[in-house]
Amino acid sequence: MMETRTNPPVLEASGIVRDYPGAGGLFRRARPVRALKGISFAVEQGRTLAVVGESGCGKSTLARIITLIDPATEGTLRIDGQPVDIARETLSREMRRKVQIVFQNPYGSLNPRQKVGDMLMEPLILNTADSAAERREKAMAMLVKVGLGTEHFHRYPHMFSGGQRQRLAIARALMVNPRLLVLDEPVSALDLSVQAQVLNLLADLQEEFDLTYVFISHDLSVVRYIADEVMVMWLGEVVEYGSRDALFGDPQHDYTRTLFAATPVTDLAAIRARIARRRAAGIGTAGIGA
Ligand SMILES: Nc1ncnc2c1ncn2[C@@H]1O[C@H](COP(=O)(O)OP(=O)(O)OP(=O)(O)O)[C@@H](O)[C@H]1O
Repeated sequence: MMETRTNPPVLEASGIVRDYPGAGGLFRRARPVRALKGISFAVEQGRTLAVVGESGCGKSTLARIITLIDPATEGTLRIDGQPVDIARETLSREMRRKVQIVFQNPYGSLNPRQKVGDMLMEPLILNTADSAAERREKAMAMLVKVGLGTEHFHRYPHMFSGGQRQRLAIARALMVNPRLLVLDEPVSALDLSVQAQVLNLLADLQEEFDLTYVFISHDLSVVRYIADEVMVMWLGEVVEYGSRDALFGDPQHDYTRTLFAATPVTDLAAIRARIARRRAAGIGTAGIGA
């Protein structure tokens, strides 16, 4: 009988610890703050892992480690099966290209003095041997992919609405064909109707490019809508980790139950079903102006 082999997960974290130097006092030795206490998880290609927890649980710290901005104090991180925790200084451009991040605040993360087209083409100069014409063509195509238009190429970020700016941030992240997108509260700053449109766009792009998402959010309605798996964090530890349906249907841990009880969860399943029907009928869901 032939053995069935599965691909390694796109992202695999094992025993991730992160210490920050503590603030000592006059008579006290500074003790480090352990922001992550040994976190392990894996995300397969094309899947979305949501990371939830209250402020201070370590979500942003984890995001910075996954996106190779900060090193872990201990533990192993693998991207496409390759360990990235050793010899971090020599991390290849190729490894960095594979993981891109979209932040919560599209106002803060876009350079106000850079035209949209230049912003999109910039990563191609660093990461590819594309000609100027090819870069321009790819940037134009990406604008259309994220539900904007080629006429936006020469505009500045301030000329866009909040939802459109987040579409721009997503477009920029996708220019270098990443494997993994870390989305750090990507819709928290947006109005509810615009949130749904950006989430639909993310779902469409995930399907089209077979992208893997780590979606950081404190909003359980959004998590229920977008996640395949959910990891609940509390004070630097994972207290619950499983499929979305299991977690929302039957939360096991006291902290998860408290979190759910404290937050009203809007059932976005109806919208999800509508998207599925539109997809089945061959109607796109991304090009809704936000
Ligand atoms: N640069 C730092 N120096 C010292 N301690 C830090 C630093 N960054 C984070 N911490 C501490 O690490 C813990 C986790 O912080 P982190 O920002 O990762 O949490 P979070 O869940 O993302 O919270 P928030 O949603 O408020 O950003 C907190 O106790 C925080 O005070």
